[in-house]
Amino acid sequence: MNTPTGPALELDEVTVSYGPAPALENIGGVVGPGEAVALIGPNGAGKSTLIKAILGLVPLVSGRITVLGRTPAQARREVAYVPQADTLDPEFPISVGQVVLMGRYRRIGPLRRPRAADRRAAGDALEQVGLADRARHRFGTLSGGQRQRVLLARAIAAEPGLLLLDEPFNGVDAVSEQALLDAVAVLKGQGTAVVVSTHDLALAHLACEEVCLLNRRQYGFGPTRLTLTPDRLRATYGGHALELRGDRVIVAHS
Ligand SMILES: Nc1ncnc2c1ncn2[C@@H]1O[C@H](COP(=O)(O)OP(=O)(O)OP(=O)(O)O)[C@@H](O)[C@H]1O
Repeated sequence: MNTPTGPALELDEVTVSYGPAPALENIGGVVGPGEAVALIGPNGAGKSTLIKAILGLVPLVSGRITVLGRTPAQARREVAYVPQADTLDPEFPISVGQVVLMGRYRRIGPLRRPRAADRRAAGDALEQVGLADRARHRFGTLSGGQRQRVLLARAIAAEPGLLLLDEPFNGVDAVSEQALLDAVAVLKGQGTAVVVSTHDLALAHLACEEVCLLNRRQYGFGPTRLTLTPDRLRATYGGHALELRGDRVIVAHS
């Protein structure tokens, strides 16, 4: 990975529309190398839309997104994306090792064969998520949480400057959750910036320096402790119920 000198991600008054009404309006914030930001908001808030916009998959109506100093399209090779595990077909006949090796394809280039260094990077990534012994297993035979870890290993193997995670802890057990958190911490230590969309506010407290509160528009973007307040969360979730543990909001029901 080329260590970026400037911000990993800059959102400048980002507005996205699928129809007459915007799905996201005037979203702004900065994420530095090695930092993580949690995108928090109810169903339909626009979290996945923002991730797609950062990937350059949906056009902006106005505003600008800068990824590692470039446009999303220019930076695409440096960005890894881990989709929600349940969006993948578990019947797909491919081994765990092959899934992880796919993370190297953008570096290998079209029609070239993986080299020893690529296989080593894939093996190391699988080890980082605690599944080195599963390399030859069929991807579809793993549990949902393990599949999510394999997809994270694929992203790690890509050595990204920016990692995008869409609801990584949905349906994931405590062991897989810890393995995911550990792997994300290692990536951050290597300078990778992380954007994670989540309903899990404990995750935001544990793993993210910053949060972005979204519900079509932005209800806060800043340091987690200062931004993830009950008042702001209530505003973001339209006054819906919040569960508090100590001074921390653990669940916001949408
Ligand atoms: N391809 C699309 N075409 C039209 N509308 C869309 C499209 N994708 C999303 N939307 C709409 O944009 C809004 C934001 O959706 P998005 O999936 O980004 O929300 P989200 O915060 O990720 O929700 P969830 O937590 O349920 O995954 C919703 O109203 C949704 O219906």
